[in-house]
Amino acid sequence: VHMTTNSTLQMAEFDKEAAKNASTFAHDGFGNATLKRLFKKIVNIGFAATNDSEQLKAISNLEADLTGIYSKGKVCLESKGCLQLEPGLTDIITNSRSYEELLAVWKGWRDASGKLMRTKYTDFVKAMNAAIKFSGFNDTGEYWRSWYETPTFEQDVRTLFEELEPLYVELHAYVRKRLKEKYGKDMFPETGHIPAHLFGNMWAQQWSNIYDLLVPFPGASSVDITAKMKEQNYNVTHMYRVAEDFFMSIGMEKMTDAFWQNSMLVKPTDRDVVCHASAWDFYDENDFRIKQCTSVTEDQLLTVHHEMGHIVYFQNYRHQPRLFRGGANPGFHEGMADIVSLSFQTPEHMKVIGLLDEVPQDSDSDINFLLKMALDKVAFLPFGYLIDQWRWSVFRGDTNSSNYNQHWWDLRCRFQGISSPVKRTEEDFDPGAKYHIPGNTPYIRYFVSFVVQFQWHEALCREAGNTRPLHRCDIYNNTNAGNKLREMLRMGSSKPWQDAMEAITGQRTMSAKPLVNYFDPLLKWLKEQNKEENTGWSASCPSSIPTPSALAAGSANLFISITCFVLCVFFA
Ligand SMILES: C[C@H](N[C@H](C(=O)O)[C@@H]1CCCN1C(=O)[C@@H](N)CC(=O)O)C(=O)N1CCC[C@H]1C(=O)O
Ligand SMILES: [Zn+2]
Repeated sequence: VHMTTNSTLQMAEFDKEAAKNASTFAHDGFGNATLKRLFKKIVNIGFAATNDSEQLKAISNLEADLTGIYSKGKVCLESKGCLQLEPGLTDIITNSRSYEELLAVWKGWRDASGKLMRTKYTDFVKAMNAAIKFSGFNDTGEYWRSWYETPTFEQDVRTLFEELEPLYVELHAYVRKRLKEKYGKDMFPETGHIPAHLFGNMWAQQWSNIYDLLVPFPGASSVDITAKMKEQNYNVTHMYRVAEDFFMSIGMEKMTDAFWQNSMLVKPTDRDVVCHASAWDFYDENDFRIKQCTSVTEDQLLTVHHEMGHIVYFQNYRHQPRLFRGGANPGFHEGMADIVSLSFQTPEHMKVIGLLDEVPQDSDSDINFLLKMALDKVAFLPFGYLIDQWRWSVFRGDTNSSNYNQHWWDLRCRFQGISSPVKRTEEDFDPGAKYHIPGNTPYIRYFVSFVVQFQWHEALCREAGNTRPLHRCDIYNNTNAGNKLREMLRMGSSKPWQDAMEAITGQRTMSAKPLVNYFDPLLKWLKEQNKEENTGWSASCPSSIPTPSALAAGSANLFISITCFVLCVFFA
């Protein structure tokens, strides 16, 4: 770690002081997450190596400005008034099946968020790169990758992505076919890309919200958790109690009183807050919080489990010295956040908690379930991979304000096989429309998480004596699995992540195999479905953009009115 002994002590001293302050700071409406994050970076010395406090303040202020823009963004639609990202725009993106309405919300959000951040983000990158030099790193991306303590890290994640791409290509081809049936194939570019606003998600990062358009076997059973939750009058508190119950069933501690007192679990009505869900450790071994504008949906119930997974990790390493209270690497923290969702979502578990009446055993229902899981876990892989490909290239200087958006869409078209439904220029700044760019949270951690969580699920299910197929395993109530997981969690970042991985799986490397094995039955079915399809897409973005009839009619009317105007003026 890049620090000498005495600076470690100074840092630890400063940091202990800072941690105490953090909780006072946090009391003013949980506001200054920026400062908290800075403390986290200070732990890793990071930007704090600069003795120029002006630089640190500039970084903190720019991040606050950027997240401020994100939290205030809103889109005004004549049909629905002015809506913020959560819950208004998210509800439309999730539920609307109108190409035009989805397009208005998709474009509107980008105009109200990313587009306003471009200049500040350029300054932000410059300030971070200048500060990080004092830590001996060439750029911020190199500092962020250093947390993985693996010299071949960039190549390792590239290799994992390439191993997983064939599975993604098959899923993409099936989804494209079904969306063409829904929206008409003339709305899709010849290049094989899918317009980015049709996936039930503002960033096309996970697609389970459009599962109803994609059901493989409509006659067989599939689980609509949102409907069941509403039917059973789920409220927000109950969602957190259900998640807490899962963690306690495998032997984890309950949430602390401070958690229930200090968390912000619903959107406040009196002020703008960053609604993007998050989990926070105040490093006093008791004050752990979730900040989430929780609503009663399946998506949100999974996010509750995700955020609480972070809290359980915080709790399990709270005995560690301050500098070791972190994930074995950031991908491990995200993997822990997601791991129980692999059990929680199974039909078996849905029956245990009363959200499903009968556990289906037929193979059609199995494919239905596996497709729904793939819409979250496989669809995500290229997205999780490409965000920091873009950011690392910005930090390196290969991408700058003259080609921010160009490079962003090059990556989106190349890796995700999706394209923009409207023309994009360097007036736009689409990366800024995704929280983690203004929020300055590195993203490759989620790609790492989606790989390692399947390695852990396979190992924990073996430990639990599971005899079902991996995708139907539920570790609920199994303290053997819980004990194995806790062995890793308690390490925090006190050991290299390879030791932590070995504690659970016996291996010391990341591997895509457990994820591929989990989805193997689905891959066979997808290949069958895609026999007539040209799977894949061209590496570069489509040059022309199909416009919906309404929009096309609009531009025709525009053309006529301009012509009349010119003729009238000319002959007047
Ligand atoms: C919804 C979730 N919110 C993040 C998370 O929980 O990771 C928040 C915001 C950024 C970091 N963060 C934290 O809470 C950290 N303090 C946790 C920690 O490291 O201590 C999120 O952003 N997710 C979930 C899946 C994919 C991704 C997305 O939605 O794109
Ligand atoms: Zn997380």
